[in-house]
Amino acid sequence: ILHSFLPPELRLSPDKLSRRLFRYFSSYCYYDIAELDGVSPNELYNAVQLYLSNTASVSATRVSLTRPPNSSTFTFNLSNNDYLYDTFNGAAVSWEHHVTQRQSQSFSWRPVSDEKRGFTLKINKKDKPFILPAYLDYIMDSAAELRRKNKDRLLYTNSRGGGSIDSGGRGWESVPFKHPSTFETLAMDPALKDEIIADLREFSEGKAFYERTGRAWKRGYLLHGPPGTGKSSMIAAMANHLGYDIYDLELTEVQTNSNLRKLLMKTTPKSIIVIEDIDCSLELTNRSSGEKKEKPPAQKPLPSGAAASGEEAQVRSVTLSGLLNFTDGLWSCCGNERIFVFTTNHVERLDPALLRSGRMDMHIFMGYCSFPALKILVKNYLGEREEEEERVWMELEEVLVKVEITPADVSEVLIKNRRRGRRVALEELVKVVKGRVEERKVVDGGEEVVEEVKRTLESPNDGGGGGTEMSVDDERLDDAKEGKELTV
Ligand SMILES: Nc1ncnc2c1ncn2[C@@H]1O[C@H](COP(=O)(O)OP(=O)(O)OP(=O)(O)O)[C@@H](O)[C@H]1O
Repeated sequence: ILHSFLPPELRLSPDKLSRRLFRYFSSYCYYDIAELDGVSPNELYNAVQLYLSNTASVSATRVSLTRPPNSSTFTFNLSNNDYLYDTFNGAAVSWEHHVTQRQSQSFSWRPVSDEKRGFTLKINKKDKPFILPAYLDYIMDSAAELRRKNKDRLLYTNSRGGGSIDSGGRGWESVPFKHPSTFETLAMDPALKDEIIADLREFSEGKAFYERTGRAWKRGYLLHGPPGTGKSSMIAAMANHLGYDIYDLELTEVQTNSNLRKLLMKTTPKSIIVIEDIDCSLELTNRSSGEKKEKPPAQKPLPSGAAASGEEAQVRSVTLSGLLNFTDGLWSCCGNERIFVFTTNHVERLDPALLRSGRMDMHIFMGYCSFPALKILVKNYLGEREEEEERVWMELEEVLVKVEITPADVSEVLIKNRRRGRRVALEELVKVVKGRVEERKVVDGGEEVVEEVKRTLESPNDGGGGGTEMSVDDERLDDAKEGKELTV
């Protein structure tokens, strides 16, 4: 009635007034928890959603059920504008999930959904002092625990392989992550493995420590070693052990330092941010070694609209300092409990700035297959050791020290032969390892010949030293080392 009498500019006032009066006399208080806090995801919203969809004490008459692709569990969510009821410390509370259409689409680097989502928590005013903020802390902790227990972790990627990520690789696309690698199946030195597990445990339980010492709650691991020694398997084992999600950052898809920062801002806590083969992604060669710098890999062109625009025009590619800021700068602390993992096959090529402690807290060398590692692989693929295998194990232990063979190579031999029976598979393994020893002898022999030829060529010739035209170029010497033909 008021609306029909009042001019438009005064219409809102009675509305506001009536709402204020309602709130004043109501025996409840209301807390709105929006999905987005400005443009960043609101951690509390995600925690509430997870908590409500997995908590048995919650009751409702109508919920929507979903099962994500490749997942083995159902989750239920509140249907739009419906209620869920919960109790905490004897107090009853209700949750409403509301979804409204966004009014205007202001410009944002984030692909903003058309819908605006949020939860409203309704609490009796008299209960408020007893349950807040303890109830919200409880929800955050429960959600964290659920994430940890939940086997369906997510792998986020900014690579545009799927094609649906926003231009410039500035967003993350998620897929369910189900990698079977665990610390139990990981073949490596048991002492180092225990050290890593202890370090991870200390980190994940270290909230109080990081708060007390004023340090950002993050940790960096550098995994280095030859290809096929288990660096990727180690990352999967870490994620499975801690129950964290993985963000697989493809640096060549990121065009500017500011895009890199935006990607960081969109990661969630309790996650591992991985940059694989860091030496191949950026120009990160060792500045102090005087090595010739490699050309950085071509980065993807900027989206046409961004070509001349201010910020992006100034900074056109991800630089070492951009990466250091990513892991170490103030922005990297906007969110807790994150682990950075870099991998490389060539640690000597990395800039010392990237390696210094505080940035990469632990350098883990994933080496060739040792005897203890081999025992784990055999157990993984062929089962427990049997008694009458003493001879073959002794033989393996003896030859393994003479050769460099990766766990990936050992795995391949075992996989190939496991159907032929355990005994045959082990004998095949001995054969392959012995074969490598022989190959090595040939290579070592070749190297000796090469050295001899070099010495002969370098020695002064009939007193003058300059009369001979003969030369062996380095490329051919390399060929010779690899056992190829040597031509002088
Ligand atoms: N240490 C290991 N323990 C168990 N399995 C391993 C190990 N190393 C390698 N493997 C096996 O070899 C395969 C390849 O290993 P992985 O991709 O983890 O090696 P990587 O060091 O990351 O290699 P790259 O440097 O080429 O990426 C794995 O799928 C796994 O089956």
